[in-house]
Amino acid sequence: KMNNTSKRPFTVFVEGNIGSGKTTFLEHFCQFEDITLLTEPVEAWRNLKGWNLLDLMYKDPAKWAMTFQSYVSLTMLDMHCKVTPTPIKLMERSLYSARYCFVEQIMRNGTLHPAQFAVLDEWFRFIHNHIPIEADLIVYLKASPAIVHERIKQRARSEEQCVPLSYLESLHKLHEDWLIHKTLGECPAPVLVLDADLDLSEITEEYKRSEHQILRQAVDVVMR
Ligand SMILES: Cc1cc2cn([C@H]3C[C@H](O)[C@@H](CO)O3)c(=O)nc2[nH]1
Repeated sequence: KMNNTSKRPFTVFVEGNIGSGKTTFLEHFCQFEDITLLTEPVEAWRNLKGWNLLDLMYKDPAKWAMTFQSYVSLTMLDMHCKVTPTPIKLMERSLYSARYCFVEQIMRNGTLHPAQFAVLDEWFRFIHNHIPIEADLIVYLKASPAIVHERIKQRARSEEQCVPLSYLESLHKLHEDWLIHKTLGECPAPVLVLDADLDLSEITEEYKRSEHQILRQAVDVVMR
């Protein structure tokens, strides 16, 4: 057990396309007492005072994408601000992927009006400049669009069944530009890339690799 004398925990963003296996990856770390897991609050997005914003967004993106992304960003900020009792904090996605992957995507494909994009961008800039949302490591679950498209069908989350391969391809490219090519926005921490095309049986080795990286780096940071 590591005692966390420094204020901020060793913070890891787990990033990747829809269906890349983030939730499964995070579940692997349930076993560690030194790690707090913050998974994406999809259930909150599916039921805000009775409104399923996720479904509204997928059914009528032009009308609901702004509202949905605005609420997603609030729930992400809540996760960034959560004080955790453990020396390590793993978050599923972040305000960075909100801005550079999802909001960027719907601005580029014309779903968001430029004025709506400008408002979401101003919120991101203000938060980024005034509220600590740092990370020490990004674990990028890199997956092929065709593979995640298949998984989304198998997972059968009802709201996502209409997501076309083209949407997943452009989302993949934005993740690559942000995390690998570093040509899009700010990449806030070193990136550990995992091969998320591997299926469940094979991916345990990849988890083990990330586990050592996370725990070793966390020990360095926490013990500093
Ligand atoms: C930060 C962020 C997460 C996120 C998820 N989503 C969608 C993709 C999936 O269908 C579902 C759960 O991740 O929500 C989105 O449209 N915009 C998002 N922005």
